[in-house]
Amino acid sequence: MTPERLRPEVVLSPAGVRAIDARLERAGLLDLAMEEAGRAAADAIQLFFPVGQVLLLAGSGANGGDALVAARHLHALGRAVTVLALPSQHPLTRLNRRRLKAVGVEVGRLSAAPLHRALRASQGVVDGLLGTGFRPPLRPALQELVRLVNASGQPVIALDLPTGLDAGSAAVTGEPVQASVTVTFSGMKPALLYGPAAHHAGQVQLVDLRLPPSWALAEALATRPAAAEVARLLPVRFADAHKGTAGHVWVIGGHPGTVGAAALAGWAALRSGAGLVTVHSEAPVPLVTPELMIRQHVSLLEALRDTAPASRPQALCVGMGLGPQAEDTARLVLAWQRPTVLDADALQPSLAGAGHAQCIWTPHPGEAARLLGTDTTDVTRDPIQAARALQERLGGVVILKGGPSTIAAPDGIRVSRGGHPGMASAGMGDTLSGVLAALLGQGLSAGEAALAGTALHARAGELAGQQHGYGLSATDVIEQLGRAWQSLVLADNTAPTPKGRHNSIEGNVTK
Ligand SMILES: NC(=O)C1=CN([C@@H]2O[C@H](COP(=O)(O)OP(=O)(O)OC[C@H]3O[C@@H](n4cnc5c(N)ncnc54)[C@H](OP(=O)(O)O)[C@@H]3O)[C@@H](O)[C@H]2O)[C@@H](O)CC1
Ligand SMILES: Nc1ncnc2c1ncn2[C@@H]1O[C@H](COP(=O)(O)OP(=O)(O)O)[C@@H](O)[C@H]1O
Repeated sequence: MTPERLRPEVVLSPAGVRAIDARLERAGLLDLAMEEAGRAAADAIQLFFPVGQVLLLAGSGANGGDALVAARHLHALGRAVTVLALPSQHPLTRLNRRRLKAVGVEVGRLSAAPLHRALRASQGVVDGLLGTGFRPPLRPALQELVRLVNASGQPVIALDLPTGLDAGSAAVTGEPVQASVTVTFSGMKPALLYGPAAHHAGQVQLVDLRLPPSWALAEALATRPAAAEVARLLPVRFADAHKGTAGHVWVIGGHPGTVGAAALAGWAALRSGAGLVTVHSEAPVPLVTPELMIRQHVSLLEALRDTAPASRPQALCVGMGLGPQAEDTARLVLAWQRPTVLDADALQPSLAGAGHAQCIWTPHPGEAARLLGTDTTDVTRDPIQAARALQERLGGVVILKGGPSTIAAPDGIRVSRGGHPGMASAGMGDTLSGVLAALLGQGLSAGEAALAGTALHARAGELAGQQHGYGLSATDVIEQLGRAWQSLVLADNTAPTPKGRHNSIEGNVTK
């Protein structure tokens, strides 16, 4: 069994939640799961709304049942609650309504007028109107209630997900509830991970309903690695390491006007532990740091064609600012069958089929749309599906970049959260390419490098964001890569110490 610290967080679609509910029902456990969800919701309400009258809104399905259970627990804790509910045919929701009445809490009928009055008398609202059973668009009667809640300006805790969000989609239709906190059950939902839908969720707290972990894993659309899993992927270096054992990375990029892209990738590779980094370009690449080796060629393609197999590097990244010759260049180096990161201008639909298992393709949503022959909005509406489609088309591993990034590999989809909104600035993708190539050069597989590299890049962005806020530049992130590495490794403080790890961080610099 996977130890708790290595257990990934799952991402569930509405169909996945229904499948889990069906298993719970067959096992006679659905009532207990609703009780657990409502109790956890009450704990979160106590934490976020510690004082004042709480207004709980219960819809007609199981989401409403969760709110009724939460109301009972809050009442037992001595909190003043007002409960307004829609009529329900759901057996457990009806049962929990009877239980609530049995402990002395009245349940009012939910409509616009009583909601308006109750909102004036309360200090916080619990949204248990609709969860994963919602099918857009929101019907007008419920839309009116949602508008009243939003217009009240009261803080809202949403149960499972804000009413009006389609759990499986990042898109928004109509006006969903604007929550300040969402307590979600069993697993994350795409709508809580990806904007614009996620902008309505506020702070998200995931509650484990204490089901057998394999049930949620069997239904997972994607998983999010635990911090300890990422920590264990980062290379461990023995004290006698030297530059020849830390991998030689080639960066192939740069074109007049965009040479900085190649320089950033090279610098990021050095700061991610590459032993040697050479930048190959036809343009004069700035020597951003003297440790970088720069090779300027009259003809990049000819120079690469003449490279003997023995002098090819352990890993490459190709495409950053490379311009029109990116496609031919990428095709040529892909034939070398070396671990390769493809970015920016090398992300061409015509390269589908030219890749191999040790490739990492790193499109942002605009590049992903070009590769798939679709619109950017199709990609951002369902990034998990888009990443899967790209991986099937291109092979290897695909990182669909963003906040969060979605990693598609032949063995499944992973979601890499973290990072900082200040990372929405030029050169951040070039930096990621350098990080990934350095990890490939140190012996990680494409899947491992994608997972560890996106986490390292995101952590460095968080650290740099603490200093620079939204005015973050790619060089700020590169400078934090060393600290980020350390902080990720420390996240796995319970790991058995591999030989050499004890001094691998402090003594990480090759002599
Ligand atoms: N394993 C877990 O994670 C567990 C999850 N649990 C909880 O179960 C929740 C899912 O419950 P659910 O399936 O009963 O659906 P739910 O969200 O309450 O909505 C159903 C109602 O919505 C209505 N409706 C639909 N579309 C609409 C529209 N456009 N506009 C207006 N109304 C619309 C629809 O009406 P109908 O179409 O039937 O007329 C129906 O009455 C989940 O989110 C979590 O909170 C826990 O209790 C236990 C373990
Ligand atoms: N809001 C954000 N939160 C977290 N990471 C972000 C955010 N915005 C951008 N990033 C990260 O920054 C990088 C941007 O890549 P890209 O758009 O290719 O930049 P460029 O082409 O300028 O180098 C990606 O790795 C992405 O995940």
